[in-house]
Amino acid sequence: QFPKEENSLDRKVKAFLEENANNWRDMNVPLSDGKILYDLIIENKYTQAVEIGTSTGHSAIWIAWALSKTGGKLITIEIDKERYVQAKANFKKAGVHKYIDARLADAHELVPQLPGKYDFVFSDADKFWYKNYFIDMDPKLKVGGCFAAHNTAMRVPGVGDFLEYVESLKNYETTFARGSRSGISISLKKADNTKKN
Ligand SMILES: C[S@@+](CC[C@H](N)C(=O)[O-])C[C@H]1O[C@@H](n2cnc3c(N)ncnc32)[C@H](O)[C@@H]1O
Repeated sequence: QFPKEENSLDRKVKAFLEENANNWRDMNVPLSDGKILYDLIIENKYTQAVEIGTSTGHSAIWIAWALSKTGGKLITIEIDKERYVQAKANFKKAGVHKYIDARLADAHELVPQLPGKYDFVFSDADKFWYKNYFIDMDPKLKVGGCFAAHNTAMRVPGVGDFLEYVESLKNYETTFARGSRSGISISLKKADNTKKN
């Protein structure tokens, strides 16, 4: 399940994740989904990542761990102060804090203001806003980058609209990660907006 350890950071992150494997209580992704995100970043050599919905930091730790290998950095956004504080403490304990810029903010406001460009987005906050997050991130997403969204297997308001929208776009190819019970959609940007052509 865990990536091969190559250095002292790997040992530190792995030890933290193993020790806390059963302690995630704040809507965090399961460990197997964390590994899916890790692999996605490593395989595509992504370096400029944004996460919407930090909670206490499980997925961010996996993402940052991968970015420690690709030479990248993550901006992660959380609206709840307690979870944000806990996440920051977890990033330190796991040893990945220097790869993470954690923001306490309402993503509805911050996402449109992000300066861009990015090549990896993980959307895991309020599902009813997924389509809006996508529309706001699209111009900031590089060709070759991807917008991944969590819980796409959930029948909750917003997820269906989001999927219908991304699947209708000709310049994106949307697939679903194999092995995720919650569902992770992966929308790969193949070209810039083709509407004008
Ligand atoms: C499913 S949890 C994220 C789990 C996290 N990705 C992990 O695996 O550890 C969703 C989080 O999004 C946050 N959230 C909801 N609406 C938000 C908003 N408008 N802006 C920022 N964060 C938001 C919630 O407070 C919650 O902590």
